Amino acid sequence: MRVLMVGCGNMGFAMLKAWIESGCLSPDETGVVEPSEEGRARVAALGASTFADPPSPDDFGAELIVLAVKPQVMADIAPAYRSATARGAAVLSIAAGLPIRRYEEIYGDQTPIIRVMPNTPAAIGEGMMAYIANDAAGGALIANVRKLLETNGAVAELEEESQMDAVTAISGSGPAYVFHFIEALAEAGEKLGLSADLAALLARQTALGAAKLAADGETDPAELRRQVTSPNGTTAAGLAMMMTDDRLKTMMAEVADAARRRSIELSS
Ligand SMILES: NC(=O)C1=CN([C@@H]2O[C@H](COP(=O)(O)OP(=O)(O)OC[C@H]3O[C@@H](n4cnc5c(N)ncnc54)[C@H](OP(=O)(O)O)[C@@H]3O)[C@@H](O)[C@H]2O)C=CC1
Ligand SMILES: O=C(O)[C@@H]1CCC=N1
Repeated sequence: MRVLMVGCGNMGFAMLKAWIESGCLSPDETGVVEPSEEGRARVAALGASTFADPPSPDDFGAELIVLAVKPQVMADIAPAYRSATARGAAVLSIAAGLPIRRYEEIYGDQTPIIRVMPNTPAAIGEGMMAYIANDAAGGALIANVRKLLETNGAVAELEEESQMDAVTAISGSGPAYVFHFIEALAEAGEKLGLSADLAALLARQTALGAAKLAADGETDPAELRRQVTSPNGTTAAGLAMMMTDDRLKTMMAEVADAARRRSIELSS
């Protein structure tokens, strides 16, 4: 499948890197439109073709256009790819907020459109990729797109597009919450007198180990937590600060709701 990615910043590059490095996508069939010279250079290092401006379908015959620019500039940028969709190219968008009908307004509702919410661990095959497609997207296209997404991590098809704002708030933005937790745990270690390097190592490795224990889903995270918590021990003392009045749960609900509300705002 010939793929043209439009915008290859933090998220687009994370996805593209796994597509090419896994061998799922050949660099020969990959093009990237990216205004930044630095951005083009790192894509060229993967062996893909790069363009500063949209190539004509004769210059690069895309079968899939991947829209990976910011939602705020999508309306200005996406129409330049109408000639590609008129020749049969499908569209995959990773932009937060923007519903499929926005793309149908630009390309027509006969154009196959797939909306994906990725996250940055996609670069190392540990991402969470949630998608939904319009009626024009056929089974063969979806199967090919799923193959690409599976190189990025776990893949889930949503039942309804209305789930996408909540998905964005949880898994799209979620890595940032976890990174901030790691920052906070490391800073807490420094406040207890540890060196910055040691505190950062303890925080990173603890998050990694805990995530791996929780990852297979076989043991409930609440049970994993109980396994660490000796009666009247150190963990119980620490957790009391987090759990009294459901302090952390209340905060996470507020965090996720703020992100979901912003996703809804971006749609308009
Ligand atoms: N970052 C994340 O974790 C996630 C992001 N997303 C979505 O991914 C999309 C991209 O976000 P992100 O990667 O963070 O943003 P970035 O700003 O890192 O990437 C966007 C890229 O698009 C480039 N660009 C700007 N104008 C054009 C143009 N006319 N043609 C082609 N490329 C252009 C930008 O170049 P320049 O910098 O030179 O302007 C930049 O490299 C957004 O829609 C976001 O909602 C979804 C899930 C997670
Ligand atoms: O912050 C954002 O808007 C994007 C979407 C999800 C993660 N990053």
